[in-house]
Formats: sequence, C-alpha cells, structure tokens
Amino acid sequence: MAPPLIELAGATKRFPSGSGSVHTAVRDLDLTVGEGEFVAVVGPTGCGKSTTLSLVSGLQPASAGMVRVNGADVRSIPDGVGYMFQTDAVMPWRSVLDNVASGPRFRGVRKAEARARAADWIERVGLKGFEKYYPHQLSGGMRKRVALAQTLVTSPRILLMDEPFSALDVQTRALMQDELLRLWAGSDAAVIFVTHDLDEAIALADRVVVMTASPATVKDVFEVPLPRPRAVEELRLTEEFMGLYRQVWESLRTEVDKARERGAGNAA
Ligand SMILES: Nc1ncnc2c1ncn2[C@@H]1O[C@H](COP(=O)(O)OP(=O)(O)OP(=O)(O)O)[C@@H](O)[C@H]1O
Repeated sequence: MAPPLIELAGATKRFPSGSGSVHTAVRDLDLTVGEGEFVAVVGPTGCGKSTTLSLVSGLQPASAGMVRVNGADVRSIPDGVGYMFQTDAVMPWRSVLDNVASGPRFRGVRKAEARARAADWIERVGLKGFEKYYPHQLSGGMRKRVALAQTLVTSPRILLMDEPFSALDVQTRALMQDELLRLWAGSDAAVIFVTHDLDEAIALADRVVVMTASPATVKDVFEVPLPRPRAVEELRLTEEFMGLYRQVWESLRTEVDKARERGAGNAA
C-alpha cells in the first residue's frame, strides 16, 4: 500500500527564545493526510499552526519526531508541494500571465509551454481576458484567483494553505472557497488548510483538526460527513452543519480561553 502523502508522528518543534531558553511551538503532534484528503486545522492564535505547516514544507526542520512526505523524511523542501499564504506571492511587476507562468519556468519548463499552461489555469480560475493585466489593476479577489492559479499550475500533490482567504470580504471569500473546492475536486491533492474560521474549516474539509493552546498538539479530530460537491453558502444553513459547528466550537473554545488567559497573564 502506498504510504500516506503527509505523516507527522510525535513531531516537535522548539525555537530558541530570549535569554537562552527554548520555546516549544509544536509538541508530539500526530497527523496523517492521504491522497485526495482535505484536512482543516483550527486552533487559538499563536498556538503553532503555521509552524506545523512549515515542518511539512521543509521550511523548518523538526526538533524531534517524524515528518514524512510521500514516505520520505522531510530534509529540505519536498517536490510537489504548493503553498498559499494569507499575503499572496503575486509579483507586482509581472503580468497575470507571467505571474502564473513563473512556477513552471522556475522548474525548467520552456517559455511557450509555461505560458500555455498558465493560460489554461488563468481560464480555469475565471480570469480569461485578464492575462495582460498587472496585479494593481485587479481586485483583491482577482489577485487571490491569480495566486490560486500560481499554486495549482504546477499540479502539486500536496497543498499547504495558511489562511489564504482571510483578507477577503465575506462574499468574495465564499466564492473563493467554492472555487477552491471545484478545482481541488479534479485533483488527488492532499490539503492542509489552516484557518481561524470554523465555518470555513467545516465547509471545506473532510476532517477538522483542533489544536491545543501553545504548544500545538492535536486535541480532537472531527470527521465532516457532509456530501460533496458542496456549495459553501447553502451548506452553512443546514442542521447538520450547525450541529458540527457546535461540537467543534465546544472543543476549540476551551483552548481559545486558555490562550486568552495566558495572554492576559503575560500582559499584566
Ligand atoms: N522562526 C521562529 N523563531 C522563533 N519563534 C517562532 C518562529 N516561528 C514561530 N515561532 C513561535 O512559535 C509559536 C507558534 O507560532 P505560529 O505562527 O506557528 O502560530 P499560529 O498558530 O500559526 O499563529 P496565528 O494563529 O496567529 O497565525 C509562536 O509563539 C511564535 O512566536
């Protein structure tokens, strides 16, 4: 049997902090994500969600435990990983076409082929006709579409998404969530999607992982048995969705309270 695409077991990350002490950001974290699975990760602010992603992406080495991608220990940035962050990586001095073509170009694809692939993805994310525009000529939602095309054009097997839609207004965010689900449905990519928004987590994911207050470890895992394809705006109004929301929030709330109490303690 093929190994899971992403596997963390007892993963721990410590950072040196001031005065020679050590800060544990992630402790003993176990998480497995298979091909074609969409996992959302929620947790209190600063608990260690982004750090968890950085272990998978190879941007940070684990201090202890196992982090594997595609069955191999992560020692550097693994192949086939696509990222999307809150602030997008769209280059202001490049046209939409050249922005989307830059990933394949960087990987050695010839210019004409890279541009053809980019044009295809620009159409898939609904931006046909905007190929020659520059980012400053686009709305925030359109720039997110460019970022999505930029991420997907390399056909990543693993998608790491760190609050990618949090800067968008509510309506645009819902549109982008639908768009992401539509595009992901045509792939076998494994997704880890970090968000503060429980609605977003439940609407998108197969599983919602609740992290503890810092240091991050897995507190609870909730299966989301909602049928696909999903239309996120309609889904939110269903009894099933609201029931799940209450369960996940019950688990998350105690961690948010802990984080707040500590924050208040530190500020005092
Ligand atoms: N490179 C680093 N060096 C030192 N400490 C770090 C580093 N990266 C993260 N940390 C610390 O690790 C902890 C977890 O940070 P992280 O960004 O992973 O949390 P988060 O859950 O993603 O936060 P948020 O919800 O606010 O986005 C924080 O205390 C942070 O200061």
